[in-house]
Amino acid sequence: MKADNIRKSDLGGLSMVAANGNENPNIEDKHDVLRSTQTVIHKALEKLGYPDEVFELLKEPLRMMTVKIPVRMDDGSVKVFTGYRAQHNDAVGPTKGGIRFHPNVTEKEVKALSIWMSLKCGIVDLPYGGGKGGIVCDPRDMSFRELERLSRGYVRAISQIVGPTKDIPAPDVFTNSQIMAWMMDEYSRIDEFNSPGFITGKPLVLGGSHGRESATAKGVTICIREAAKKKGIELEGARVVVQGFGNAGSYLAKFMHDAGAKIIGISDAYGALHNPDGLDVDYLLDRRDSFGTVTKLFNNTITNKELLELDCEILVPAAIENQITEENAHNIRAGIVVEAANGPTTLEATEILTKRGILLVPDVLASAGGVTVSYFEWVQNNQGYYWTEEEVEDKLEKVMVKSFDSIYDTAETRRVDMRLAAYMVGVRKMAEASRFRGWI
Ligand SMILES: NC(=O)C1=CN([C@@H]2O[C@H](COP(=O)(O)OP(=O)(O)OC[C@H]3O[C@@H](n4cnc5c(N)ncnc54)[C@H](O)[C@@H]3O)[C@@H](O)[C@H]2O)C=CC1
Ligand SMILES: O=C(O)CCC(=O)C(=O)O
Repeated sequence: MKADNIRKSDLGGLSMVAANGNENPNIEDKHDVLRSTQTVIHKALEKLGYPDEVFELLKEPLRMMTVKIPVRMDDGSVKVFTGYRAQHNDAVGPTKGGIRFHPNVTEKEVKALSIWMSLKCGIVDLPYGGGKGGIVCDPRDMSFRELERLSRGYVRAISQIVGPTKDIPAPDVFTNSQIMAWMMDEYSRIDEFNSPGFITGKPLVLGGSHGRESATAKGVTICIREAAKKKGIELEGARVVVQGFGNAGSYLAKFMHDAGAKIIGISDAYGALHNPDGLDVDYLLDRRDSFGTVTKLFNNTITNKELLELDCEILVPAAIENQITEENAHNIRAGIVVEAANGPTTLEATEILTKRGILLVPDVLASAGGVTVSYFEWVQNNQGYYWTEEEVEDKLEKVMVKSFDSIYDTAETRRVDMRLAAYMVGVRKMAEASRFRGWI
């Protein structure tokens, strides 16, 4: 059966019936990131002429592990946390992707995040498939030692399916190099070998790579620069708004500030700051905490919703999913939206922004700098020979520019938006690898 004959029911009833069986999908269903990514994969495969079985293979992860992690809390009680690890497709190579610690982590979200990782790895041409992990927890309410016990417990729980040649985790929302270090240590104990290649985003002294901490933002900065050239926007003096002030958002604000742009708005989970004359980025960087929180220090804040609608040239969502929806897409005033976050714009909003002539650089391209330098870290760990920061930056620059160009050209020649173009580029390698392996 051809891709254009794929039944609507194969997409989980994307058009009419929600996953919960409702005829009228509620807002949560409409913003179901797994179903949205399946819709675009379906379209991409259709455009590329792949048969139905390719969609059947790629619409869900090959493997999904749910684990219970008992953790002794500091007060002596035991709390049992739920964790997930999804491995989307390992036809190309081991799976790769971050681990998220967040109270709103769900199984569906982790599945979608693993699919996005496969697409990213295809886009920047890494020898990986996509994986992703998550633990339902709020690290902001946990002590240092509780976090250590949770991180080690998670690795023990998933140890059978991960490893340097199977599935290689990394940081994501509310996880950092310290958590990667505990996880690497725990895995090394289980493996009875020092195994730096088990995980990336480690501290430099444990085999981390130069440039990994800032890599996601560096990749986004390169995409902004390339997109600005296409739109004839001068970066010097351009007004930039960044949602999220964590790993991705804070480095991004710094890089854009250093490039001469004016950062007029930033936000965190608690609110947003706005100054039309430009915020003092260095001061904010100095004052933010390890969870990317800074707005609590100020009284005159605005909301995240107001932030997204500020008048600016460049808008960078760098926090969480479903921030630009059909409700606010008409009010976005930026000329370019570059997605540092995974899944910040719904499909309806993508359509609205594209129709309005706003250039949207999608997550699977824009945020691929992180996994690219993670790959460099893994290569360095495997060969035991380490590169300078300049070498890493030079290689990242080449990868990102090439990937941006290939997706921009695909969008132009196939007359599709950048998101669909990115999916078309990203899905091809894993589809071909699955075919050569004889899976489809
Ligand atoms: N860290 C990495 O290497 C990569 C991260 N990403 C994506 O970038 C996004 C941000 O990740 P990181 O910067 O690593 O996380 P982080 O944990 O360092 O920072 C997250 C930021 O988002 C804010 N935030 C959380 N919930 C929010 C909400 N409901 N509304 C507004 N802001 C909120 C936090 O306050 C914080 O400022 C995520 O979508 C992540 O998946 C993508 C590629 C790689
Ligand atoms: O660095 C990595 O391996 C994965 C980063 C990640 O989780 C992401 O790109 O969403």
